[in-house]
Amino acid sequence: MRTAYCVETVRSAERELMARLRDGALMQRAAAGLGAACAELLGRVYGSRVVLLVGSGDNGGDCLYAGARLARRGAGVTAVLLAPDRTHAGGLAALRRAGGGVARPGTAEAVIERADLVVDGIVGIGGKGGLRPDAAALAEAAERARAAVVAVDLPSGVDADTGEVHGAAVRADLTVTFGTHKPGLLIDPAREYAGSVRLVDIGLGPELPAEAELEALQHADVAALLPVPGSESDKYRRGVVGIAAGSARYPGAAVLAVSGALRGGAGAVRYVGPAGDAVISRFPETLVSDKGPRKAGRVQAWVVGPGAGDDAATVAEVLAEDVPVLIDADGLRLADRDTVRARTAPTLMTPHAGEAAALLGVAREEVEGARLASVRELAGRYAATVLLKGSTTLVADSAGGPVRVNATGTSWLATAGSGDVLSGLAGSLLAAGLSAVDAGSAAAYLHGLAGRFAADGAPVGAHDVAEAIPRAWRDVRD
Ligand SMILES: NC(=O)C1=CN([C@@H]2O[C@H](COP(=O)(O)OP(=O)(O)OC[C@H]3O[C@@H](n4cnc5c(N)ncnc54)[C@H](O)[C@@H]3O)[C@@H](O)[C@H]2O)[C@@H](O)CC1
Ligand SMILES: Nc1ncnc2c1ncn2[C@@H]1O[C@H](COP(=O)(O)OP(=O)(O)O)[C@@H](O)[C@H]1O
Ligand SMILES: [K+]
Repeated sequence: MRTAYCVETVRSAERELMARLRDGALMQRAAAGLGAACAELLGRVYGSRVVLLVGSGDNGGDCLYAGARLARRGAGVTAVLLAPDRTHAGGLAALRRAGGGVARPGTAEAVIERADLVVDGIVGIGGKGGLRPDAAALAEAAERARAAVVAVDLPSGVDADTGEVHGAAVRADLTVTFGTHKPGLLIDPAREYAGSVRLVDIGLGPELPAEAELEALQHADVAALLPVPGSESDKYRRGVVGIAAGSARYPGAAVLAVSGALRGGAGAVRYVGPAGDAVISRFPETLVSDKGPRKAGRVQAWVVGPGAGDDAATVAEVLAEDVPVLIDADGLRLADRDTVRARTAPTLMTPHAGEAAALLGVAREEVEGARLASVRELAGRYAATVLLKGSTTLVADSAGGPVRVNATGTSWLATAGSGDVLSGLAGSLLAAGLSAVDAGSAAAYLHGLAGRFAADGAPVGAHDVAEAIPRAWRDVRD
């Protein structure tokens, strides 16, 4: 499991650790990791031109000490100081001792333009709001330059706790972060600014609380969650997932939801709705019922909404069932909030940003810019688990606990119907007995991986994604 902690938590862990260490020890650990990462990226350090963008806090200090290390190995290192009179004194002295220098006023742009490597130490976890104009100008100059850009702890200008970006921010090829990931490094839009992320151990681990603010599942975590039949299993014990989806107008949504559900680990898939013929002709193993959800027979979890059109009655009927329910697509619009809030069995809602925006009564861009706040707000309003889809998918539970983030996907997944496949897959995992948070995050993980396998650099249809789910499943369990 990859975990991320908010600034306040990091600060208090750092205080605990620093109390036991000699002054400056943590910064030296950070600078050593940063210097090594920069050297690796440069390949040949000797003779390279390195420019340090140095703000007035400890982030600038890390940057200066790492610059000193590179200078000792023969790099030409120049520091651009944002606030010369408030620069980290020890770091600057170390840089000078190692042979590095400071850019003359007015030469920053020209120096950056000639650099092989730019190291961004403008601001780290002490950043407040969008970058100030002088800092923003440096971020923009770094983006224009041909140099590789390494961000110290965080790309300057991104919000460490939320992943929001207000105005200009540094675009890094690599971010070297210290002690723990910060939520902003894992959530878009900030994640995109971070490039690849390397975590440097500075000994903070034991000081961090057991429960993180954000979690990203990895292969082993997903493998431990996935249901695997044993010798005592039969189709009912494995779980039956009910799909109430599709309409005369959108029969395909039903087929795609079923295609995901068949690959999700439930023992049987039951379908109710007007697209039974389309479903059965594509997937003859589906148990098709022409009665409503209540009379369809045994079901351990329902998926309702994909392609449902305006069929509010079916949504209401499903929500009245005392089993886990996943609500997607049209179902999100048709579900009554108080009914959802009153449910005692788990509810998992799976909006994309546009659907979430409609439920929250805000613009889509607002949700895309503030994913973490949006998913938490929706979960609270509906007293449910909410999975917010997108380039980074977030899963939040109204009961609190770590928010899960998933980034296994690929932008090729932005194709009609791929969300229907996800809803079937997640519903199947719910039927197999996973909690709403686990079902949602494991499904997003598999779905993203399946999308990667299916696409492999070329456009795909949603059915290709469904067909690649078994490969993703095997990859995870290998
Ligand atoms: N305390 C320690 O021993 C350690 C600190 N670490 C480093 O220290 C950093 C935190 O240092 P600080 O607490 O000094 O804070 P930062 O250096 O992150 O930022 C504070 C400085 O940035 C300026 N600033 C804030 N918002 C700004 C904005 N929007 N535009 C422009 N400038 C802005 C402030 O005026 C202040 O001078 C971490 O990110 C990490 O890089 C690491 O070395 C680990 C150990
Ligand atoms: N840029 C992207 N990068 C990664 N995954 C994406 C991206 N855009 C969309 N996705 C994923 O693709 C799926 C699309 O779902 P959705 O928007 O509901 O599509 P539809 O309604 O057509 O089924 C979601 O799982 C979402 O997370
Ligand atoms: K930085």
